[in-house]
Amino acid sequence: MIQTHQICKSWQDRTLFSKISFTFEQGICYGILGPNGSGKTTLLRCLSGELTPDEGMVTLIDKPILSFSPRQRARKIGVLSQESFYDLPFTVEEMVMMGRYPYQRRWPWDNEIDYQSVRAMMTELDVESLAQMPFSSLSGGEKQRVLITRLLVQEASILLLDEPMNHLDIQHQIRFLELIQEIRDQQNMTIIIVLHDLNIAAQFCDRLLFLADGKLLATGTAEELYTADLIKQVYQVDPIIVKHPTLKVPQVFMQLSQNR
Ligand SMILES: Nc1ncnc2c1ncn2[C@@H]1O[C@H](COP(=O)(O)OP(=O)(O)OP(=O)(O)O)[C@@H](O)[C@H]1O
Repeated sequence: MIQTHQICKSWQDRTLFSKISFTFEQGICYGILGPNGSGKTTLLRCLSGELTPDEGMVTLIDKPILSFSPRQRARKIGVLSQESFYDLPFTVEEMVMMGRYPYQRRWPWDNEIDYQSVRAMMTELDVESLAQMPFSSLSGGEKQRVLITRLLVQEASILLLDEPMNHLDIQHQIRFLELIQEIRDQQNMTIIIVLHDLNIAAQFCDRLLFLADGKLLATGTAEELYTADLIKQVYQVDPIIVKHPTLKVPQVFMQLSQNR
């Protein structure tokens, strides 16, 4: 369980969000939604302990997040950030092996359990054929799949995912979402995922949080939140909201202005 207690964060003179109190329960998948610049990534970075709120506190299992060492945090919280596209001189396999760092204490660093975990997850994410290639030579989508593989071998019980499907084609988007869902169900993981796609969020997440206007504007299920009024308030657009033909969750469509 990870909790925010009245957290506030500003950047330069602008308040990104203030007084956010929320409990992220174990085993639930949360989607964080909101317009560009509303503070979604900043909230995620506060949850991981990478940023400290200006006011308030984040706790993990009722203890301040910063009371955990980086290695302890990494065993509990896995992060896939948007800024992971650095070009370090490592092979794909070496990049994935870095995900095992929280479990490696003495030389030789990598043991058979680490290799088994790395190989199994590379097969699952369809990156085993890239194993010996330099990470820097991959396409954007391939890099993203390698970084997702690295995240999953970390075996954290809370995943913080910042727009994880950027760069993925639709086949790999669906494989990724199904894999995360399967692992979540097996391991009772908490998933907190920043998304721009309201339709994927409605299908994938149990609960949604809308960040807008410097606050946590609304929380609930897609059924509760996807109203024309709220979508217009958050994004200043007039949506068309329908039910998904088979899943029956609300889906949001946009239409371009006809007056062009
Ligand atoms: N460390 C930082 N350096 C530069 N700008 C920052 C920093 N932290 C926050 N900001 C600013 O805070 C605002 C919110 O950024 P953040 O990335 O949290 O928003 P977001 O909701 O994730 O946006 P997007 O949907 O565009 O990814 C932006 O205007 C950003 O420029």
